[in-house]
Amino acid sequence: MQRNMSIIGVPMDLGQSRRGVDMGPSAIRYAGVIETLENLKYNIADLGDVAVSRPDSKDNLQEGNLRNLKQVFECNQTLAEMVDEEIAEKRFPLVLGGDHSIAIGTLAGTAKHYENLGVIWYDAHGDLNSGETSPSGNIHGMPLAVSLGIGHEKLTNILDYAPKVNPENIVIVGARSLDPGEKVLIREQGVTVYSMHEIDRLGMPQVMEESINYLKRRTDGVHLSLDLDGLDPEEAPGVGTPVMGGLSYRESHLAMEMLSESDILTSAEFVEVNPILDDKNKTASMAVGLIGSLFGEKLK
Ligand SMILES: NC(=[NH2+])NCCC[C@H](N)C(=O)O
Ligand SMILES: [Mn+2]
Ligand SMILES: [Mn+2]
Repeated sequence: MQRNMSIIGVPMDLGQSRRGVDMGPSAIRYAGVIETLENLKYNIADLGDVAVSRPDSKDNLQEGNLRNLKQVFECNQTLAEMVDEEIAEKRFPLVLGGDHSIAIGTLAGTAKHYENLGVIWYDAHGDLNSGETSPSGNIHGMPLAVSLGIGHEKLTNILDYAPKVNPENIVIVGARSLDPGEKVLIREQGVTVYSMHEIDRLGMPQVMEESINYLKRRTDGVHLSLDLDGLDPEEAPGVGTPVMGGLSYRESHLAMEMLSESDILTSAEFVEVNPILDDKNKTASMAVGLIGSLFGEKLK
């Protein structure tokens, strides 16, 4: 793995309706992310936070059932340009959210650099909605669809190309809350999903082994997009859209360790930490623990 790493904070909370996830990057920094990575001998450049503009009004559903479209677009445009530049300079981008709408910008900046980018989407949700299928109008429920070229053109066309990702290069891990439109898309497009059902049946070791081997065969780079709500809310309470019956702390560490050993990752993001809903920064600390395992921390 690339030893030079750039950290980009994205204090975005406009892709959903609960405030507080904009404080995620600070909470993850306070929990010691830089120190953890420096101890693992990475050269870290903390690029600070991307600017996020304020919403126009409180309930801001804009054209096509999209909340805060303009602000979410602008922030993702900037993020995409930054990620693009870091990868061009051979630095590993580690993006800290913020709500999951920021994956739109991360993927736009990343996918440019690969013929066949793979994506591991570690999440309770599929985030495969569009304005038409979304029950909420929240753009954080849409980024994976946007990366497939499905959704508002302003979002799908960031950095002037679409789609960003081939659906067959996507593996979702931890899903347990999928909307009807998302299930249709998964079937039609051939997205691989390890829902909690498969994880319970096969166990995390097999799920990760299969995912890693599958992506290794067909991709030339892999992005990890980890939504903390993939974990069980008993263990990671500081998230805006908790869903019970999630992945444990231990399963998640194992997944990160297996990814680390496989050495397939070329970029990563950790999203949806909401300090207001958290319990003494527990969820942010969990994110830092997972980041440690992902980048090579060993128990012995
Ligand atoms: N990144 C997330 N936490 N997404 C939650 C999405 C929830 C729901 N599927 C929606 O579209 O509104
Ligand atoms: Mn989620
Ligand atoms: Mn998500």
